[in-house]
Amino acid sequence: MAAHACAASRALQAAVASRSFRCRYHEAFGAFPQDRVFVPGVVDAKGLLAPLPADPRAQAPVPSPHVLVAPCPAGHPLAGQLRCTARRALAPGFSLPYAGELYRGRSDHHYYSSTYSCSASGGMVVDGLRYCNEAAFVNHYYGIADSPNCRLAECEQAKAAVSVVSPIAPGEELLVDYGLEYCTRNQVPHPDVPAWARDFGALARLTELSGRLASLEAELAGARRRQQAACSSREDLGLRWRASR
Ligand SMILES: C[S@@+](CC[C@H](N)C(=O)[O-])C[C@H]1O[C@@H](n2cnc3c(N)ncnc32)[C@H](O)[C@@H]1O
Repeated sequence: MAAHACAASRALQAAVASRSFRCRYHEAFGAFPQDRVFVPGVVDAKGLLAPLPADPRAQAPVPSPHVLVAPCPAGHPLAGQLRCTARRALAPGFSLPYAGELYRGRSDHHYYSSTYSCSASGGMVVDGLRYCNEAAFVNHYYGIADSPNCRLAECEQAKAAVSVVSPIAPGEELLVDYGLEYCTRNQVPHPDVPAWARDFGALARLTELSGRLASLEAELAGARRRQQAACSSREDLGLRWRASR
């Protein structure tokens, strides 16, 4: 039985890695990226902290009775993308676990995604890029509402969670403040990003230019060193030539 579950986990991992995985959440509920595995809690792709789930193609995923993943409607600033809405009234204090792959922290930085990763308790990170639940589709409030109705919270049991801070009506979108660091890194507008830095195109060009400037400076320094070395060997040669006469 355990060996069978292990083989199923490996088959699932291989299907996810090859992008051949098709999620049944999409068939059942209408909106969920088809190549993502729906999981209700954290999983660990390396098998270090938590086991991978059974293949959800064999066992259909059970969505949250509290929230739903839905397309952003026409006229929404993020139309064409997904969002997370309430299925029922949610009161402050309600917490939705942020499910995904669990990474130990900064040392695993190169493994997890920039857009779907969320800081978790104990310095860990939960990434919803390949394995996630509805929480991965909670958008950043700015440009959508005046203030967030939820916040990202550390949570011992689920490692990370979306926690409701003001009452949410059925059908209403859950929104958090992604924070300055996330927004700057992913070019998402944030009210605390200074006006000059909100031109992300200009910022990207500036970053590229300063990179090119740094490599030109390095090249110039190398050329100077080579020139100095050539000068001193010429001086050496001159001294030796004079000494030999
Ligand atoms: C965790 S995902 C949220 C779900 C996303 N809407 C989707 O369909 O997958 C985060 C990404 O959504 C987009 N996003 C979320 N909130 C936004 C906002 N207020 N303004 C602009 N982009 C936003 C950004 O591309 C961001 O990197």
